[in-house]
Amino acid sequence: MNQSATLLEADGIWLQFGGRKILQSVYVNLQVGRITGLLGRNGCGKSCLLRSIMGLMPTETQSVRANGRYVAKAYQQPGLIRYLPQHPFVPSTLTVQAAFGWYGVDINEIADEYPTTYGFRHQKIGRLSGGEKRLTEILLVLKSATDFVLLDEPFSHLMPLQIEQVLQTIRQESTRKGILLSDHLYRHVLDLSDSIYYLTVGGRTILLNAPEQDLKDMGYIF
Ligand SMILES: Nc1ncnc2c1ncn2[C@@H]1O[C@H](COP(=O)(O)OP(=O)(O)OP(=O)(O)O)[C@@H](O)[C@H]1O
Repeated sequence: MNQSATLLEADGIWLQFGGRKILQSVYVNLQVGRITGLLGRNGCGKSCLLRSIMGLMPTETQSVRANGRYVAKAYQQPGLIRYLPQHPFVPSTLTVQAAFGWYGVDINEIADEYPTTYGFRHQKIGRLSGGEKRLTEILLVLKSATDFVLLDEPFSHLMPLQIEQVLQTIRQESTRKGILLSDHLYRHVLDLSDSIYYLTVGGRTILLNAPEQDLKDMGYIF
């Protein structure tokens, strides 16, 4: 896809494993300029949903559309969408700088905001600590030239200062991207997001009207 998109919709997503229904007719939409939160209990299917949107999951049915145009395998269109999975994905033999090159991002872009990561630019990814690696991967995805970004638990492994910085970067990048953010640090998700989906056990998305109260009612928080 060459034209940039402003609306990404995923609907009719059905996924089951061995007869166990994980996602049932799920609908989500993302818009450039907005941050959309995704919350739900452990094991309810949030990561499966993100992988389904990317076209990485063997769903029974699904429709992903960019500005109304059907997208078969979103992962094949990095200019449309980038995805931060829960687990490390950058080959450990690459240097930080090479990883940025792989994602088409000029590493000098992060020199001022993230001097520590910049300082590691000649280091191999496999030599970084868990938090340093996570931060590198988050920046690769967030700084990419893409319309939409899916973030699966971006705050895991990060220390509080890094979380604050990443929150700021997510905010900045959301002015020109549509971002889906899923993380159990729900306060950050609530603070950042323009709208919140809750994925129920049983695999349906609910758009929350009064997020804090709704999350209590659904037993996600006290
Ligand atoms: N390839 C697979 N085969 C069988 N079951 C799977 C597979 N992948 C995921 N599951 C199951 O699907 C369910 C949803 O998993 P998923 O990782 O999407 O949950 P989640 O909402 O992201 O959970 P958490 O908040 O704990 O990260 C889980 O019960 C998981 O065990």
